[in-house]
Amino acid sequence: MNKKRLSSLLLIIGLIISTILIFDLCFPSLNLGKIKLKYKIIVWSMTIVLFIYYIKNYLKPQLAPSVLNSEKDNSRNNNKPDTSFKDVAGLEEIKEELQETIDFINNPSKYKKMGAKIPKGILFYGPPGTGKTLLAKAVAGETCSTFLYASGSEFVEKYVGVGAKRVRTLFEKAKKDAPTIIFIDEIDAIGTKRNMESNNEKDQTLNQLLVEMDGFNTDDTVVIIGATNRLDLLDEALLRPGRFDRHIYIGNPNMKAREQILKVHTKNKPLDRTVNIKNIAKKTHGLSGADLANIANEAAIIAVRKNKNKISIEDFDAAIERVLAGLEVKNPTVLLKEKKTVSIHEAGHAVVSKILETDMVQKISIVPRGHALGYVLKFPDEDRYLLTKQELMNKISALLAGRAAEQLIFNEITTGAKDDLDKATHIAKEMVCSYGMSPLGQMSLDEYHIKYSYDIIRDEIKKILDTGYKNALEILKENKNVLNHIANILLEKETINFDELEEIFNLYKKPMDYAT
Ligand SMILES: Nc1ncnc2c1ncn2[C@@H]1O[C@H](COP(=O)(O)OP(=O)(O)OP(=O)(O)O)[C@@H](O)[C@H]1O
Ligand SMILES: [Zn+2]
Repeated sequence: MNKKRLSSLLLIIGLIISTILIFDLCFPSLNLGKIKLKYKIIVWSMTIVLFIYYIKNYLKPQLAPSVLNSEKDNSRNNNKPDTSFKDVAGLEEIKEELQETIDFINNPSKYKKMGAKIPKGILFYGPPGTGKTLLAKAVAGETCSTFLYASGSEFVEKYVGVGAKRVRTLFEKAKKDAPTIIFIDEIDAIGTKRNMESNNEKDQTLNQLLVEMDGFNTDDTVVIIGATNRLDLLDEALLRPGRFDRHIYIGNPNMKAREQILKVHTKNKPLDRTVNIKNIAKKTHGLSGADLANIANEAAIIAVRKNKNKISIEDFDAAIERVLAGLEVKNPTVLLKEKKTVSIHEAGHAVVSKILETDMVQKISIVPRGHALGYVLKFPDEDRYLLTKQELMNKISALLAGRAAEQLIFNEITTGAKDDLDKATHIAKEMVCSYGMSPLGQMSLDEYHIKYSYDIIRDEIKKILDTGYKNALEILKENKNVLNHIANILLEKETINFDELEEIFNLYKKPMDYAT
């Protein structure tokens, strides 16, 4: 029986006996047994003490993050996780880098002898869903450490002092159960630069975290792993030596890593012979580990829905589409006129992408998904790390081709290009301000420059976008037949896949040169 149950039982017994004794005192005629007053007082006092103990220990308001109150394990707060590096696919260099920390925790005396200090804080940063939590758990698993999960937002409270108290409690527990890995997800929720906004409660919480990190000595084998999507927002005090001084970037996986992640997540799933994991990895450029895990699971669900006993490549394709483009809208009420516009718009993207060879167009569709009325699924042929100025210009043309096609065919433009404009403008801005690819010269411009030279910068961005748009329009004019052909098939069939698209292009094949 655990302590809480035992105390509850004793308290209930105490309360029952005390009540009987009170009755005995008030109604002597009941003759409940002639118990001396001094014994009654002893029983009452003991019950009162037990009552206070119970309230203090078990009924106090929740003053600590969920992890500290949980008596039972659950998957996230699993105190001793059995996750190991084997469960983390790819990320080889990162695992290697963490090997040293693992060795520190497993053999502290080896390092202490040499006077080396255990690294206290490690910061994982990068886009969401890339395995930061998984990796932290694996470090705990590899070292048989206690894993304490807390999310930065759990410390943020209205009342001053509550967050700080939670931080204190978290570290107390960590020291008690050492060796411990404390994982603080979304650390930016408490760790943003203190001068950015004055928030007394948040400042106190952050200060407490700094105090705790400075406070524990190297005999406590406690390692804190923080995770954030925004390293740039963090207070410098948090990043100083002795605190979170190791920064590890965890980005989206490359093709090989995607293949490995897919393998991990399809390990226990029956796949039929049509499934080639390598090809799926090729088609999922830019997706995170969490997206890939999601695709593997979605594919299995789709196969079950179809009453199949194995998962096929079609199930994977449907899952990829669902994850990339959102849920298919059933019975959409799109007007025929709008459908025509969407067909021309999407066909425009496909034609220009194909001719400028920006990305491989896998599928075009005018079946609404999520917020989009239509979409073009495209993936780069391979992982790219360097892009030339020409390639960026081509990307802009492909993005603006939807609007250009509307202009060309209907002599009218619609609101459907909002997303495309956002993306194209972003690329053009980066070309001017970050990559030094405009007549302004080889320089990178920060927010300060942008604010004070806004007109000049905007002119350069506009010139790039105008050139890209003009190029798209020209390509579409010269290929108006293909554009109409694709749009008509889209109207009729709603989707066109890679092979069908290739066939249409082959019908109109001619040598071309469209350099801007
Ligand atoms: N490298 C990987 N190997 C295997 N699975 C992975 C990998 N990366 C991500 N995953 C899968 O994605 C899920 C989510 O990853 P995780 O929660 O660790 O991401 P995160 O970076 O902490 O995300 P967030 O920043 O949103 O908190 C994992 O539970 C796992 O299933
Ligand atoms: Zn578009």
